[in-house]
Amino acid sequence: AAPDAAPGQPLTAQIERCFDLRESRPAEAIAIAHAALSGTDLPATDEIKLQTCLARASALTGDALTAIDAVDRVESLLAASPQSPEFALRALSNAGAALHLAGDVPRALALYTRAFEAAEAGDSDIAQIKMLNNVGNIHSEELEAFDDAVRIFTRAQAIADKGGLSEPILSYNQGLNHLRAGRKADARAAFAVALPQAEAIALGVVEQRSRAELAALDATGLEALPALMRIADAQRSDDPSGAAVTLMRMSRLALDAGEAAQALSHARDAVGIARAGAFRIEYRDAMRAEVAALRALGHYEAALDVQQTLRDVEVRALRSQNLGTLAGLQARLEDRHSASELARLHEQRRVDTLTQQHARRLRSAAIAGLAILVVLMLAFAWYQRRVNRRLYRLSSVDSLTRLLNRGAATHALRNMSSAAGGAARQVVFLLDVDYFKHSNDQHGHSTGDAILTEIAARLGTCCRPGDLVARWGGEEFLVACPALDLRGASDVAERLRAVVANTPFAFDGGQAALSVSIGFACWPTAAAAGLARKERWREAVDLADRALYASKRGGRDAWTGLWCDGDVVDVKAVLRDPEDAIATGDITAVSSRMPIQWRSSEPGSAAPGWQPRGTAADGGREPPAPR
Ligand SMILES: Nc1nc2c(ncn2[C@@H]2O[C@H](COP(=O)(O)OP(=O)(O)OP(=O)(O)O)[C@@H](O)[C@H]2O)c(=O)[nH]1
Repeated sequence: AAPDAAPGQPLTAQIERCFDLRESRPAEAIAIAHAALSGTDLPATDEIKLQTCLARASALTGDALTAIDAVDRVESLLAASPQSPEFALRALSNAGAALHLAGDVPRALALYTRAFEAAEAGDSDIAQIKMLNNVGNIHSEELEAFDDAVRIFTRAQAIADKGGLSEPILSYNQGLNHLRAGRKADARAAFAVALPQAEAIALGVVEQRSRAELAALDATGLEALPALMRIADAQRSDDPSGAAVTLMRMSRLALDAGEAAQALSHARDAVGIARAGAFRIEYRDAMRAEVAALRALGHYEAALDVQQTLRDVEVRALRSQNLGTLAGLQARLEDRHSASELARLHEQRRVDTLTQQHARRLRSAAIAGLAILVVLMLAFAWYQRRVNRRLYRLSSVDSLTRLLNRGAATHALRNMSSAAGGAARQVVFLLDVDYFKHSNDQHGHSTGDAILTEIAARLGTCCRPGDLVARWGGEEFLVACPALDLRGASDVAERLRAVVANTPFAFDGGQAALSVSIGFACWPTAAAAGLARKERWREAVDLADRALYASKRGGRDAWTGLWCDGDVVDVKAVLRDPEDAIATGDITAVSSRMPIQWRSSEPGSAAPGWQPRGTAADGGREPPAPR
């Protein structure tokens, strides 16, 4: 049917018509609202009114999306053009009711709360009570926050009492709240308050409802059902949602009395009324009553079907409720998601940075550790070398004269490189201080030490860099030169002799004239000699010792040399009888003091008084000649 208020009618008439029809003929109200809203340059107040009407009517027809859109528009208009508290209160209250009906409970609650604030600002007790009543209902019906609901209704009641207002609806709703919470006695008390109040002000709806509730609460068995049916019938026209509630109470009573079929009948009656009136809560509760009755009857399939419908209704309600908040929810979720993603990335970056720092520190520590280790190892190697050198020096150097000792000299002789070719040979000189025992006796042992040190120094002055100068024994020295011919060897021998004999030795309290006796020999004595290559120097030392003995025999302060030119020398034979070897030309002898005294003065001995050094005392030597 065409709406009564055509677009051509004045706007105020259209608005009024919309509000008139919104409950009874919501579809028409919607058409009027759309037509009026299509006009241009609508004043904000008029558009707000039309949108609230549209919201309410749309919610009643089950068009939750249009209802929510209309409420969105109302909110943005209120924000853009602030209105008086009274106007805001009406707009918010209507918008909240529309959303409540559409099932967007949280937003309805928010709008009611704002409406309550507007009522407070406008100092309107009735409006405050109405809003608190709505808020209390939501807490009780939707949120099952029964204790909160009790507090809210009590607060509303206090405002009413203070203003001297009679509001039986508050007690009635409080009673319903107690009933939902299972507190039957409290519920009964509340309904008992509501009933006379409603009667007193002739508020038929609340009166009937309270009466029905009290009858249901007081009933035992089925006896209350006729009375309740009368109430329900009376409610059908004036208060269809109340009729649905009464029929549900009857259904419960019948079920409790074991009359499941009757219970089902009342429940279905209630479902029909609630569905027709789009009473969301009553529809939901009536279907629950129907499911209970069907179960009691054993009609499980049918119970499941109703349960499924109930579920669909609730899902639809939830969905429409969610639609309003979906965008915000989505944004919040995305926000939260991106925030957590961001936090995760931050954390990851922090962990990466820490890991890198840690790795860098570890690397630096490892490099530093390695460097320290290398330095320590180098230092240790250097220290070890120093220690070894020192040990070697200690073990190879004579502590008194600072010359190589006998062990080190032996090692050096073994490794002395071969003489150059031609007549050149490696030559070893053995030197023995003459009458040193006497010198010790005369000047003291420490002076003897000093003299030995001085002799060592003087011998060094006669040698070239590659020569070896060593302390061979107590007062014996050894000099070895790598390449000398006989003439050169004789010159060295003479220099060695002269450097000791030509300059007296000065010491505290006097001086002493000393001399050395020298014997020298060359090696290798023969290529085919049986000794290992590195041991051939020993033959030369024996021959030099033999020559030294001759120097001593000859009167000391002299040198004697044995020189092998030929290939084969029987060293032992030479040692035994040098004169014979010389006579046969096997060996050449030279001396600073001729003739050479090879033999001892004692007759009958091949080499009397002579034994190689280190084997026995030189018993054949003459007694010292004091100087
Ligand atoms: N002060 C001192 N005396 C030493 C050292 N080594 C050996 N002597 C002494 O040198 C003396 C060597 O004496 P002998 O072997 O009898 O020979 P000599 O007195 O030199 O007589 P000839 O060798 O026959 O000329 C001994 O009295 C040793 O004690 C030393 O390091 N310091």
